Amino acid sequence: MEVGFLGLGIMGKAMATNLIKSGFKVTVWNRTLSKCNELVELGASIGETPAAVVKKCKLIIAMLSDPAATLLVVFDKDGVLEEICSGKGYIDMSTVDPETSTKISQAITAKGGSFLEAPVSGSKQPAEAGQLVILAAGHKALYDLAIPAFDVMGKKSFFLGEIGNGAKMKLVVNMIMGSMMNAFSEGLVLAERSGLNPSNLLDVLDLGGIANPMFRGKGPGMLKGNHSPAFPLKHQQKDMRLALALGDENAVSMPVAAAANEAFKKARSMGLGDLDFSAVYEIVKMQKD
Ligand SMILES: NC(=O)C1=CN([C@@H]2O[C@H](COP(=O)(O)OP(=O)(O)OC[C@H]3O[C@@H](n4cnc5c(N)ncnc54)[C@H](OP(=O)(O)O)[C@@H]3O)[C@@H](O)[C@H]2O)C=CC1
Ligand SMILES: O=CC(=O)O
Repeated sequence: MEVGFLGLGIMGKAMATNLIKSGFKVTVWNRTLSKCNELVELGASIGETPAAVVKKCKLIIAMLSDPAATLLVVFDKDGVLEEICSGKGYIDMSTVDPETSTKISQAITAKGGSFLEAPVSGSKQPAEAGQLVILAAGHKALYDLAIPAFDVMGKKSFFLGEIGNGAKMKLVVNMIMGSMMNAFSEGLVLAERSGLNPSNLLDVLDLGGIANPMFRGKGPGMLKGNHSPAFPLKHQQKDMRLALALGDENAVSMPVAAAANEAFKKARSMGLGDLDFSAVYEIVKMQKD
């Protein structure tokens, strides 16, 4: 089956590459079209617009930055909606809020197409290794059809029921992750300022009950000031904002997440949005005596 892929950022490039390497025929599109060239060298074709990709393919996957981008790619001129029709399935794997996903789902299904939201947990390295966790919801028949592609991109897929549930699950997970990153950053700074060696803290954490791949993977780089982007901080702040809105809607008080969001906002305002979300550590470190 010919698969269309819209969005070749950090995640999309890795996911589309794995599809091509596993034998899928893939047609790609990216807003900055030059980013398609690397994929073409691996065997992909280029679609000049999202509509052109949808016209050519029965299954189309999107991996875009945020709600604004996902809505533009569907509803704008030369967008997905112009060519979507019965017999075609659209899968949005971007992290967005349930409202955005619902809006897209309604528009796609009104034109006879089928829709699945399928955000992922796992960053650049899991995307490259085909080890993502896929959080799908929506049209079950489309989910079943997409399983061979999901099996290439991920290590486990969940079908979570109605549209919105995939988005909500992803936002809850990333709300926890963003809060953890802030607590971790504060711990590293507290260790150093109180006279401890923060590298020793990493070793101690890794042997105890709160050991986890994020602390293990990011800690040593953070101490060296290396925040080359795997998960851009601007996207983590977007996820905190969307998770807090979900908290508002459900009357769930989340003071820890709200404080973490403020730190990410401050980091963005200081120009750190394109660095990895671990760069929030630099904001905590900037505090003086
Ligand atoms: N990186 C990570 O670790 C993870 C990211 N995610 C989520 O996956 C999604 C993609 O993340 P990631 O690949 O890191 O992000 P990147 O910032 O690397 O890529 C974003 C993509 O969206 C495109 N885009 C942005 N704005 C627009 C627009 N207005 N119109 C059309 N296309 C647009 C970009 O195009 P262009 O190249 O032209 O800028 C690019 O293809 C996000 O929702 C993120 O939250 C989920 C799990 C992990
Ligand atoms: O959304 C980011 C991730 O690491 O998952």
